Amino acid sequence: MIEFAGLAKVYGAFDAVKPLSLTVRRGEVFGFLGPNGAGKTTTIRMMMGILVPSAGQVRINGYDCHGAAHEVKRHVGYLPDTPVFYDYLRGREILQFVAEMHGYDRAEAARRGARLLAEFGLEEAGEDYAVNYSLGMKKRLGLACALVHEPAVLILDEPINGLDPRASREVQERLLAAAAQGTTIFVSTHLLDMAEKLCDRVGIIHHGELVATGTLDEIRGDASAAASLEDVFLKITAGDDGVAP
Ligand SMILES: Nc1ncnc2c1ncn2[C@@H]1O[C@H](COP(=O)(O)OP(=O)(O)OP(=O)(O)O)[C@@H](O)[C@H]1O
Repeated sequence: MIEFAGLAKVYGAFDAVKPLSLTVRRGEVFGFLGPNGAGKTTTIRMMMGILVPSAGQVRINGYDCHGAAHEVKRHVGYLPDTPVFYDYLRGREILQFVAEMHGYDRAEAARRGARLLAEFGLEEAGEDYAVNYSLGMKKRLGLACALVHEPAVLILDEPINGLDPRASREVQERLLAAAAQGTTIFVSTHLLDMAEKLCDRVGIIHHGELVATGTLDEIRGDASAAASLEDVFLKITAGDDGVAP
């Protein structure tokens, strides 16, 4: 379970994230939607203990993401918006390293790494340096790293942004499989198609403020009976980049 209680981030006089209160239930797939600059990455970085909140807090499975960041990482798998890997490690070695950081011994880390390389179609690339991977391969490797300790909660920042349709579908299918196993997923995106396919509930963040929350039907219903999620999104975030409903 993820509990936001007045979580906020200010940069000088600029409110990057306005006090955010929200509960994501265990086993739920929650889509955090918003246009560029809305505050999605800032929120996720506070969830991962990378950024210090200006006010409020967020707790995952009861642990404060700032005060107990180490404990939170045991429960959470995190895919950053742009996964960065050590240039001088091969795909297989990166998974081995991440698994050992989670406390598995060498043999178990190797087993988990090999299984995930196969699961993510990276078996043949396992001995290549990750710096040479395509964006799609990097995202898949990043997701494999996030899953290596079988976390109860996945936090994913734009997991399919920039992927081609095949890679995008593969990642979404893997996420659906994780959700079917009961993993709680908090996923940020501005790709509404993915939100419609994956999410039980969504929240729309705009200029740092959570302006709508609910199931897709509830969100559509708020706007008008025939509205698509895209219609609602464009209506709520109208005025950005000249976009209007
Ligand atoms: N260190 C910083 N100092 C000042 N402003 C910042 C800083 N980091 C982020 N911001 C601003 O905070 C706002 C929210 O940024 P954030 O990266 O969270 O947006 P986002 O929703 O993830 O957008 P995108 O989809 O483009 O990644 C943006 O206006 C950004 O310019």
